[in-house]
Amino acid sequence: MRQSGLLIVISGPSGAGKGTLCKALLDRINNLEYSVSATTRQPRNGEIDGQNYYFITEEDFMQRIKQKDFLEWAKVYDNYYGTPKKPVLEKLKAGKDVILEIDIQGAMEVKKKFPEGVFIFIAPPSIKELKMRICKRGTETEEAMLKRVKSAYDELKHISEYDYVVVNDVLDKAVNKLTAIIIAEKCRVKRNLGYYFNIQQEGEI
Ligand SMILES: Nc1nc2c(ncn2[C@@H]2O[C@H](COP(=O)(O)OP(=O)(O)O)[C@@H](O)[C@H]2O)c(=O)[nH]1
Ligand SMILES: Nc1ncnc2c1ncn2[C@@H]1O[C@H](COP(=O)(O)OP(=O)(O)O)[C@@H](O)[C@H]1O
Repeated sequence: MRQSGLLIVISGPSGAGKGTLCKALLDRINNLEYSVSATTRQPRNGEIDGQNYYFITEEDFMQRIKQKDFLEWAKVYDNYYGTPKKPVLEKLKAGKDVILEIDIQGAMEVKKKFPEGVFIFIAPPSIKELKMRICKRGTETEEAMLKRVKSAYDELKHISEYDYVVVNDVLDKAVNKLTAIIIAEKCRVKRNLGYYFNIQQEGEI
């Protein structure tokens, strides 16, 4: 009996290191797949369509909302972002673990539909460090950076709605913590009922 995969939701302020951490997890953990979101935001230098995001027009995005193509969607920092539903459901059904890197509004929508998912908040060591990381990444204008930092204060108020918080101070340590969370969650009895079923099938000696 195949168990459904684990749904992992990662949120946190811009610059906290979500993308960096997800990439490290995907390199390290087998059977883990990334859910590629659709967005109306412009691609950044080096971002690849279909890999980082599906970059689509606002018109396409609205059409896809109408068609109920998204598991969830939200407007974040003036752009629309959404999780394509079909690939996530198919992967979970096939027993793959799926990681969603989405904002808090989206995470709360997913929580209503998948309360059995694991919800992890990535926090920066400090707001000062957060600003430095966004500046260093060099992807935002001054105005966009200030918007993201301002929004970080509001986002941090929602930590209690998550199951875990990982402070991304030293990268390797944060990756270890995330790996430990995922391994522990996969060992939960409620996710391993298939094991019990198989033992029963073996019958009595
Ligand atoms: N609700 C929702 N949020 C998303 C989705 N994809 C990305 N986001 C969030 O949108 C925000 C902006 O993402 P992005 O433009 O890549 O900027 P970054 O956070 O500065 O790297 C982040 O909080 C992402 O987690 C999605 O499919 N749904
Ligand atoms: N633990 C860390 N220490 C120092 N810099 C980091 C760390 N984690 C991420 N970064 C850097 O901070 C910047 C923002 O990280 P990123 O993964 O893009 O954040 P997010 O996806 O949350 O917006 C990037 O330049 C990244 O290389």
